[in-house]
Amino acid sequence: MSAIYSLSEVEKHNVKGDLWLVVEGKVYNVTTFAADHPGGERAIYEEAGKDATEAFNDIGHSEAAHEWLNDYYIGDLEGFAQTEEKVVEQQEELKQEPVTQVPVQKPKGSVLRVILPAIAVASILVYKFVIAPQQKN
Ligand code: HEM
Repeated sequence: MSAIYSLSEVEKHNVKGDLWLVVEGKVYNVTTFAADHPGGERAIYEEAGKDATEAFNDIGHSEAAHEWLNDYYIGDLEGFAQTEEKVVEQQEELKQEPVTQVPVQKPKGSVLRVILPAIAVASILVYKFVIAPQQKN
């Protein structure tokens, strides 16, 4: 299990030679990193001992920057929970799209299927009772 630090504990490490900060609920000891920060050491000093999540995210740090963070991870911030916003987001993703109703299609040619046999029957009747009797005469 990783170490848990309160924010007041993190706040004690706010000097150049002992520098912690928090990003998204994780505590980082970036003492050795500050001087190498591509964005300059001042940016790191300004966030020393603080929750730097907003500052870190506002810059739009690259994927690589997020990976660099892992090297300095020392533990988790006490009482940190996922924000409600994130939980709702995840729940939304789990919801399934409603199934769209496919309209029931009428079988094609249903009218012809009735009319054609009717014409055939009518033709037979006309022949049998009208034309055939006339031919006998
Ligand atoms: C402590 C963890 C931090 C790490 C590991 C980190 C890492 C990096 C890296 C790798 C870059 C180069 C550009 C990139 O890949 O995104 C960068 C640039 C930068 N960082 Fe950070 N950073 C950290 C914290 C901060 C904080 C707290 C600030 C506060 C404002 C900050 C401000 C900047 C700025 C202004 C740049 C320059 C952006 C640019 O050149 O466009 N960084 N950082």
